[in-house]
Amino acid sequence: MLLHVPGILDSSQVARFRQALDAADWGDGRQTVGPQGAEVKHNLQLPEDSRLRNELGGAVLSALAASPLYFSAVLPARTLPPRFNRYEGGGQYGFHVDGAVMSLAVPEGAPAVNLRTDVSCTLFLCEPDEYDGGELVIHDTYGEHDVKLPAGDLLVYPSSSLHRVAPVTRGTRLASFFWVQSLVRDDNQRQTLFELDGAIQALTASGADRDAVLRLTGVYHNLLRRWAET
Ligand SMILES: O=C(O)CCC(=O)C(=O)O
Ligand SMILES: [Fe+2]
Repeated sequence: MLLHVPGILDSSQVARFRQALDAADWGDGRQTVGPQGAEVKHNLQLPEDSRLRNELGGAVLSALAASPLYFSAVLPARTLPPRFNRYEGGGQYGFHVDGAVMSLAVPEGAPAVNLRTDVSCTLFLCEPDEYDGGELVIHDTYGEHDVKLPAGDLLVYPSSSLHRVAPVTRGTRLASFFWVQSLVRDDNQRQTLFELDGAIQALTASGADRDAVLRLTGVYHNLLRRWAET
């Protein structure tokens, strides 16, 4: 499922992010991919251990925690600390599939913690008219989707999808991106729960029969109980 979640950051938060990112030291994006990805990845990223990355990444996680729509769609179990990228001067990231398993940073000597990537997220930090190109192009079973969202908006897409970022031929494209292990691994099951939750919310808001809504809520939780891995 591809989902547009508007307004994860408001305009003042976007302005704060942009000011900090404009003044930041950037590194080569190839530092965080394997040899296959390195062949097609041409962009800049905040270094993994950068203080700014941790600070802004924390602000992204807090903003996500305040979004019921994000929670309902993603059902997050574990989230990799957000990263930040920058494309300009023809920079692009060719077609790739995100790695299936990633490691969370742990203190030295502590056991490794791995995360299965079920859901990929891009949080757009520039307005679409500030740059040419830079569409996030995603292949799924319904074909190809070109996505370019307003600053502060998030795109949620399956980590299993083939995707790329088109060359940025004018201006600069800034984004935050991160991966999530969901409580529900299967994209179709997650989407079913999302649609059911949306319908329950709509029925509740319309003052529908309480007993029927209660029974549907039971169905939601019983499906989640069957499908969730904790
Ligand atoms: O910048 C983006 O929108 C996505 C980046 C991406 O696909 C990746 O880093 O794996
Ligand atoms: Fe990717």
